[in-house]
Amino acid sequence: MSLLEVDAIDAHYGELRALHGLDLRVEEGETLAVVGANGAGKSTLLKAVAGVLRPTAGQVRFDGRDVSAVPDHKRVRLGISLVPEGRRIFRSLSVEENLLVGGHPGRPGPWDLAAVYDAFPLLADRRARTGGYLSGGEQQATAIGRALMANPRLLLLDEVSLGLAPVVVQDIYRALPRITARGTTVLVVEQDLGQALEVADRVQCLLEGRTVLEAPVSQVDREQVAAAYFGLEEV
Ligand SMILES: Nc1ncnc2c1ncn2[C@@H]1O[C@H](COP(=O)(O)OP(=O)(O)OP(=O)(O)O)[C@@H](O)[C@H]1O
Repeated sequence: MSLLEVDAIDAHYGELRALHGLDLRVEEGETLAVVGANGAGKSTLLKAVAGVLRPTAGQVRFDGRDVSAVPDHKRVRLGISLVPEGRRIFRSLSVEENLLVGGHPGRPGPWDLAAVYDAFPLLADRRARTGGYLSGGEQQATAIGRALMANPRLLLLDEVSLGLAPVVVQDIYRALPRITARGTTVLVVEQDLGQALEVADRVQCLLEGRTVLEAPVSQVDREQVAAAYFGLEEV
């Protein structure tokens, strides 16, 4: 049994069908990267897993349990935490206050303030700084740290690189091995192919709401993934 099993989900926005019978598996301990161009359905998929959006068909199972009808705040308590696109932190709270909000109400597990500062040393120096005065990278690290404070078994990261300078993106992704080392499984959605292939064990590529490629990163090269990404050939 996989930690996360997504079976044949459809998602709609009104008449628009954003996901077409999509399947996905995430094994405990692995990092899966879901890649795809703008509008491929990546964020919709993450929202369906987090419970922010209700699929119109199919099933989401977490740790063997059908969570399709479980609302998002209850999924957090089961161990699914989403870092949404756009780094939505509390701008009037300090870094540390933001983190503490994430830890309430707490699930038991390896994540606490010290563990987050260990994963993101840049936050330790900024712990008293107000959210609104942080750089984009610091805000992103705070958003991820806040999600970790809930002690997720599965951390969902949506486009953490969006709008950040490459060097800052590298800083953020450098924390990923420290996150998985504590036993947290990661599902990352990423438009930046290079970054995704660098951090993930497995990659799943979406095109117009369907999977066009799924493979261990060690068994594909960048050109194959890029071809699938742009829909250039049948893979
Ligand atoms: N709130 C919404 N209302 C209507 N259509 C939406 C909404 N959100 C997404 N869509 C549409 O659903 C499809 C999938 O969008 P989604 O955001 O999941 O793609 P994505 O792969 O995450 O792309 P991006 O990288 O641009 O976020 C697109 O056609 C998009 O325009």
